[in-house]
Amino acid sequence: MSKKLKIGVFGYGVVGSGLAHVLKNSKGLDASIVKVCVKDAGKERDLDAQLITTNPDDILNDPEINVVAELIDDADAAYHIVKTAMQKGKHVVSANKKMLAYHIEELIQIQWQYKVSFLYEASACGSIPIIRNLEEYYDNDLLQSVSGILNGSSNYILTKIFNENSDYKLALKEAQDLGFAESDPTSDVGGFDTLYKLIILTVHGFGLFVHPDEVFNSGIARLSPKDIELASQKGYKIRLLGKVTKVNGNQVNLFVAPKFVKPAEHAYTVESHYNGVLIQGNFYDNQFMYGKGAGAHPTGSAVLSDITALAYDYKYEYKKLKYYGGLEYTNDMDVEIYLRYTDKNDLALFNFKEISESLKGKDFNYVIGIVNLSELTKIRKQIAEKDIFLAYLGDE
Ligand SMILES: NC(=O)C1=CN([C@@H]2O[C@H](COP(=O)(O)OP(=O)(O)OC[C@H]3O[C@@H](n4cnc5c(N)ncnc54)[C@H](OP(=O)(O)O)[C@@H]3O)[C@@H](O)[C@H]2O)C=CC1
Ligand SMILES: N[C@@H](CC=O)C(=O)O
Repeated sequence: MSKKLKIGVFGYGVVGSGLAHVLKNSKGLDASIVKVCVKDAGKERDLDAQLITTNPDDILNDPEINVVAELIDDADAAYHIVKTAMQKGKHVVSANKKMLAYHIEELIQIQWQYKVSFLYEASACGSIPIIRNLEEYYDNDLLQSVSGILNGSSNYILTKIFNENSDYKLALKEAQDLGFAESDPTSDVGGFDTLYKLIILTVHGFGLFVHPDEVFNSGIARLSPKDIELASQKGYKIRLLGKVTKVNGNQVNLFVAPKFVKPAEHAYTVESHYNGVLIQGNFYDNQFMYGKGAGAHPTGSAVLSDITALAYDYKYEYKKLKYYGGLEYTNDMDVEIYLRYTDKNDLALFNFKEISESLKGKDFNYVIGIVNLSELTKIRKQIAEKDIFLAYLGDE
């Protein structure tokens, strides 16, 4: 492509403005923002008013613009923008993990059809270059699992609760005010944001497209002081984990759940809005990537890194799609969980194969035992609606 990058940006919120700031401080790149499309033209912004539009066509139909940076908080609108931009021959960078989780397979096909680049490093783990590493370095079959803390907001909240005894709602409000949380923070605390990121990492790590609705996810919204007390008594912290693992040679398993984290585990050291990704493989064992997972500048710098990569015609090769071609998704896996419930009837929802510890008290009921992930997946919506907190007790 022409090395002069003329960028049309969709969205000037936390990430869009973060990109503008980091670009201003990046002297070596011949790139400039020539138009910014937002929803509300009346908002005050640190932008030349000439750049602002509310009409997507001002970017999509401008032949001078060769790069679209899609940084909006609406996954459906983003899907149409990204698709149209590529169909019009523009290279696209995006941070939209929800859009990617639901449409990545189709968008990859469109990218190939229209021979453009489509890069989205900022969509998974903020500033950590995890997608590029899965693409370039872990491009063989040694990789066994990718797991870790993929959501900055929930980690910020859990850190505040564990370290400072903060109130959950207050910590969530801070995560929102600091620009870490999604517009609908249910995505962060319900484990959906982690799930979307895990779906993307699964495409690049294992070459498999998994529909988000097929995967078990549970979050931290029902965390109670009793859960914190019990975890602390056992010497654990609680962190929200996403994990994808290759199992039985030709299958891949995914899930998202809070985890009781032991001091020796990598996730134990990850605090505030940082993310930490543990890459486990044959022969090299464990490798750990750590960095800021949310916020304007960490995310803006990941978007800038994608834009920089466009200057040398970088494209994801999706090597694992070609390499494996035959892995399949499974959620038939036994897992050890901690289950805290309020209504004693709710226990009947769960089919424990084994129970190693349980308590039925006046205001605290819990079970620790083994359940099958496929059964948890079937009842994940019921779990989310009830006063139930569930945590994974297996390895990270
Ligand atoms: N915040 C973070 O740390 C991270 C966010 N992301 C992802 O980046 C994306 C943006 O997030 P964030 O910046 O936090 O969100 P914000 O809510 O801060 O900003 C969203 C921006 O999108 C604009 N917008 C919304 N819908 C449209 C539309 N249809 N057309 C044009 N503009 C639109 C809004 O316009 P207006 O200003 O007029 O309201 C606003 O400028 C999301 O997909 C998010 O998941 C990814 C990694 C980290
Ligand atoms: N809401 C997300 C933002 C980055 O992806 C998070 O908290 O991690």
